[in-house]
Amino acid sequence: MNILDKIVADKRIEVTLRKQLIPVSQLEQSVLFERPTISLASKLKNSTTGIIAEHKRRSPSKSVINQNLNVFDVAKGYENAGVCGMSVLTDSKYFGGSLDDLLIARASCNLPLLRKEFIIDEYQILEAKAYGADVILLIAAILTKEEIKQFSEFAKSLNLDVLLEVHNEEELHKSIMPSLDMFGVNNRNLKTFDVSLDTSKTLSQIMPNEFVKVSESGISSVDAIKELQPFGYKGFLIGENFMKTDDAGKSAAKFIKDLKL
Ligand SMILES: O=P(O)(O)OC[C@@H](O)[C@@H](O)c1c[nH]c2ccccc12
Repeated sequence: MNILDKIVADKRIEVTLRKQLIPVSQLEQSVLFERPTISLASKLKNSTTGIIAEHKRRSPSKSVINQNLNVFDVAKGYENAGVCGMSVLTDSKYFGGSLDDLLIARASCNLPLLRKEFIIDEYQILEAKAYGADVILLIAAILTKEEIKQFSEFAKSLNLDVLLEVHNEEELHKSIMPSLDMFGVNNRNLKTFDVSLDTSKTLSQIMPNEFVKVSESGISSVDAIKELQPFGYKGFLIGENFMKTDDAGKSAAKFIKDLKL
């Protein structure tokens, strides 16, 4: 079994248990459920930098990245740096994140927040909303076409933006539908962890222009962004490059300053 299959198998068990602990009616009573959401897609469209900065403590590919930062400082730091949005990993077993991280990020900044999660059930979309997210991620590699349609339409009905992530042509073809806002290309193969920016370049050619294009993972230099911009990318999702430093916000600020030069 590859790592992605393992993550999804664990996630199914986790979601079954969570549903028993906190019923949907309780999620819907969260004060955050009434909060007007902020569109990441529109922010990216109007930005010249397009940085989406991630909070990520560890990952299956790198094990520990940084356990010493706190979400409050990271969120404030990213906001002060001028990023367009923040991504918060909420998977605990493989990434060391939690829904509490999302809640703390929500309380710390006014950025559009992406719930970075392996979504396999509508219940997780309700959780995203109840804990203050503005955007959800859907990963084509773990969903059928019907699920992508069902989950994206459900997210839209809650006023959440949808970022659909693909890694190859087949995933891209099955995913094109009007209920998505952004198309993300993951430069990292989630099954093997190989990283190549060429994935973004190749897939950009067959990606319909009505969606905001986001390049994800393995971006560690301003040059990489300059290389990707001509392929139509407006958003750049960066985690490790900021999180591996002592001050994620400060490194994001320096990065954005260099990008604007
Ligand atoms: O730390 P990086 O290489 O900058 O990558 C960030 C982000 O793209 C990555 O965390 C990611 C992209 N898609 C995912 C899906 C699940 C978990 C994690 C991810």
